[in-house]
Amino acid sequence: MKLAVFEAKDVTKRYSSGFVLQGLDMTIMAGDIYGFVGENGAGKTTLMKIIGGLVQPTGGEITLFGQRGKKELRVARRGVGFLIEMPALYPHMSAEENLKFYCHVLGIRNPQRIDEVLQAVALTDAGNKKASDYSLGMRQRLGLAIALLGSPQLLVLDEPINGLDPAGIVDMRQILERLVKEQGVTVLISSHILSELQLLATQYGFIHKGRLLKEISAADLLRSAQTLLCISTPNAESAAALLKQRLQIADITVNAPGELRIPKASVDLERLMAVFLQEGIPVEGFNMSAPNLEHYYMDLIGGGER
Ligand SMILES: Nc1ncnc2c1ncn2[C@@H]1O[C@H](COP(=O)(O)OP(=O)(O)OP(=O)(O)O)[C@@H](O)[C@H]1O
Repeated sequence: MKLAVFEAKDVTKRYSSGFVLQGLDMTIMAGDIYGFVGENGAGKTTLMKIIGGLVQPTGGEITLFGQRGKKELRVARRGVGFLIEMPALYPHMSAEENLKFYCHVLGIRNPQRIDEVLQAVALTDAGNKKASDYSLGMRQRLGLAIALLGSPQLLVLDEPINGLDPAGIVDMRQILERLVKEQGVTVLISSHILSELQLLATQYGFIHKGRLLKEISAADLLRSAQTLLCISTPNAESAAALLKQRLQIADITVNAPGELRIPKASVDLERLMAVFLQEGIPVEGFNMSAPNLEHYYMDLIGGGER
């Protein structure tokens, strides 16, 4: 049976400027890669900082590895590795020296650990290189190595692929997949790159304006998301209004300027084409989009209304 690694119950965070988290409930099960999805300012980093004890919630309760008291949480946090924002690195020192420094800070006495984490993030060959000579992708991997030093059971990663080039993104994905598979690590990861998150996550939590709207497994998301017809037409707004009226379907949306989206299941394709021809609506492009995370998310938060 899977165990909950982290639980949030009715968690609230309020600053003088207002609520950042409002009655948030969330559960991360062992072995999952939990994709944390939400708009800028939704509250993702705040929740991650609450897990790390860097921010105190105004209300509610969190449980980490089954522990919930203040003292117990402090001990439980030793089982969590964090990569929140850019890791603080000494640029003139090598990766190994940076790791040595963090071993000292964290009280890790096993010198083997440095080689192990460098290997885990595929930096063994660059261990002697100065951090200032690292690419952004390498710096993020070194940040991940630091987060791994304490052999965590849970990794909390705040936008670890932000700003990375395509190769850097693939490297990070493969490293995380290996950590989960070979070391049984559970991962909480936020990212705005939904197409990439979809390749990685086994579970999702959608946060919007400080509230957790939904948690769903990757498999259930794919089952419940719809196949969409995406049609490019110059005057999408008026075409949508016309099609709604003619076909009696409410569920036609303008996804982007010049693009209509229609759930495939809601329309007879032949009839749809006939209406396009009869009304003289120009079609500049047509494709069928498989169910995906981005569409699911946009539907969940109500299309463009953010
Ligand atoms: N110390 C603080 N004092 C006041 N407001 C804060 C503080 N820290 C964060 N906030 C506000 O809380 C809200 C949520 O911020 P948070 O960083 O958690 O969002 P996020 O979902 O991680 O966004 P992003 O995707 O942009 O990183 C924002 O409106 C932010 O301005």
